[in-house]
Amino acid sequence: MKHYDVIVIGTGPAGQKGAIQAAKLGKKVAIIEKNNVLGGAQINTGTIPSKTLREAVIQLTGTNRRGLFGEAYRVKKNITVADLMAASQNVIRHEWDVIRGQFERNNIDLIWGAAHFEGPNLLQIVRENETEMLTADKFLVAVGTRPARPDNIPFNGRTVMTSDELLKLDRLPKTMIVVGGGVIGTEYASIMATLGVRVTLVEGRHQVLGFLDQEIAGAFQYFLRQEGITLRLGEKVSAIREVEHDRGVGDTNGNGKGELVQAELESGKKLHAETLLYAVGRQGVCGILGLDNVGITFDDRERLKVTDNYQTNVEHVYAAGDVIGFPALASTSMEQGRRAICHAFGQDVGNYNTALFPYGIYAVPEISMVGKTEEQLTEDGIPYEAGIAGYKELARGKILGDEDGMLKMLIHQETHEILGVHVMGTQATELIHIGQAVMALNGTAEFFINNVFNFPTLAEAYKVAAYNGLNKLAHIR
Ligand SMILES: Cc1cc2nc3c(=O)[nH]c(=O)nc-3n(C[C@H](O)[C@H](O)[C@H](O)COP(=O)(O)OP(=O)(O)OC[C@H]3O[C@@H](n4cnc5c(N)ncnc54)[C@H](O)[C@@H]3O)c2cc1C
Ligand SMILES: NC(=O)c1ccc[n+]([C@@H]2O[C@H](COP(=O)([O-])OP(=O)(O)OC[C@H]3O[C@@H](n4cnc5c(N)ncnc54)[C@H](O)[C@@H]3O)[C@@H](O)[C@H]2O)c1
Repeated sequence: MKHYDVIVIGTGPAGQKGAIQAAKLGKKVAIIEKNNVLGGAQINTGTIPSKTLREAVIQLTGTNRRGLFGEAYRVKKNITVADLMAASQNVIRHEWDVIRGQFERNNIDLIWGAAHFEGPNLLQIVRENETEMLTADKFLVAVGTRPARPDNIPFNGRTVMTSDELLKLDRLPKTMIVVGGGVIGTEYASIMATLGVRVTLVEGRHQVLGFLDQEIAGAFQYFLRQEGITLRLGEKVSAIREVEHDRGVGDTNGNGKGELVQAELESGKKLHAETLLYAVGRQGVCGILGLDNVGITFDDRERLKVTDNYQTNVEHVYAAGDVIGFPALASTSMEQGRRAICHAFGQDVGNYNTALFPYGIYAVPEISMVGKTEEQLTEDGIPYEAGIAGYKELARGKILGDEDGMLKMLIHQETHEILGVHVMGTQATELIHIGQAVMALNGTAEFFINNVFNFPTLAEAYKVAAYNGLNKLAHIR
């Protein structure tokens, strides 16, 4: 039986970075994957395919060029699912090669099969026709999550689907109901609307993306409506069913009758569309891990509780990534996996400022934030001023044809420290890291005034916002 210093379960971002970190510390490492492809949700069903789909849609529709060339501008008419999937597959294949190369170069044993614990240090790996036993001193559980699929929803992967099946659509629907105005719901709703799909988004709360700064969320909702998306906010879906219709609405066969999905809301409204995307969160997969053989328990959504060092209640078993819940991002999962392994082998990992986690929402338009929102600062009693830069004031904004974007910088009224940055528009997820770096180094708004920025850039928005905020503080308008 093979013995390892550490066995990592799952090849998603948490597992990848954990395994590589362990190898860099000179440890004997194995990583186990139950799927038939590497990379977990990050590469196969989540981050990478959705971001590639978004990029393909923006490029092929030419939506990002309409500010410059006019509303009628199109790069390709009749965009097909094949066009979009070809782009996605290309990037996914490349990412598989990158991960496999990293494992090989670092002498990490990649073992295929579904792992479960048979004892505190004993794992069984189950493959189609065989099993294998492995032992290790330490374990990193990085098994991720899957989309929530309540029993009362008639999922069929064709008209009623989760984000996993949306990537396997064989044709573009004319209409779609999206249930859930979280990150998945809003990203896909805006991507589908950009493609010309008529979307109705249903969100139980009174605002999509409840964690955003209210001003940004309000502006974002305005853009969604401009794109033709119907927002049903403060509305919950109580039942979903497949129905036949004979009104010719949404009929794909061109003959009066057809199949539709009906979503009934608690308020009594009935919505109809060709397809429905159900995106109301994700569910853990710990039930099959044999954790009772180790003495580890999980919550009702099959997620594990860990310490600040990512240790479960059993000292030699660590957990990282989506399996430990919030914030459940590829970005944070990678860092958690690395930090867990460093702790397991006594390696110091330095300061970790969770208050500076960036959020990136790859909707159309793109949104990103770091630090506090106006609402949080008000609640905490911290005096601030908001410096705002509209992309329409930036030469680069005009050149790019994006005059709707904005950057908001929240500046402490007395110290001028940066308390939060909120960006909506082209390159928002890249731009945010300038603000994050200045915040991490305790910089003030004067940094942006006293340093020269390349011209013309979108980064110049920081300078404009700093002037705007500081001028307000000096009562110069
Ligand atoms: C549509 C969508 C879009 C997203 N977009 C973004 C984004 O833009 N930015 C961002 O930061 N995050 C994004 N995320 C979130 C991101 O994908 C996840 O946070 C991340 O993949 C979690 O990483 P992980 O390593 O915890 O788990 P996963 O990526 O889920 O990987 C877990 C792996 O473990 C394997 N596994 C499970 N059980 C076993 C077992 N018993 N034995 C062996 N192997 C097992 C699974 O097969 C899987 O390969 C998105 C998610 C979705 C669904
Ligand atoms: N860009 C990114 O970083 C990115 C992109 C996609 C997904 N993700 C991650 O994927 C995970 C899952 O995302 P998600 O959007 O599925 O979950 P979520 O929990 O973020 O959002 C679910 C939303 O559905 C709403 N809801 C729940 N029940 C409802 C009902 N019956 N009717 C109407 N609305 C209802 C909730 O109020 C909530 O706003 C998150 O952890 C997210 O961080 C990240």
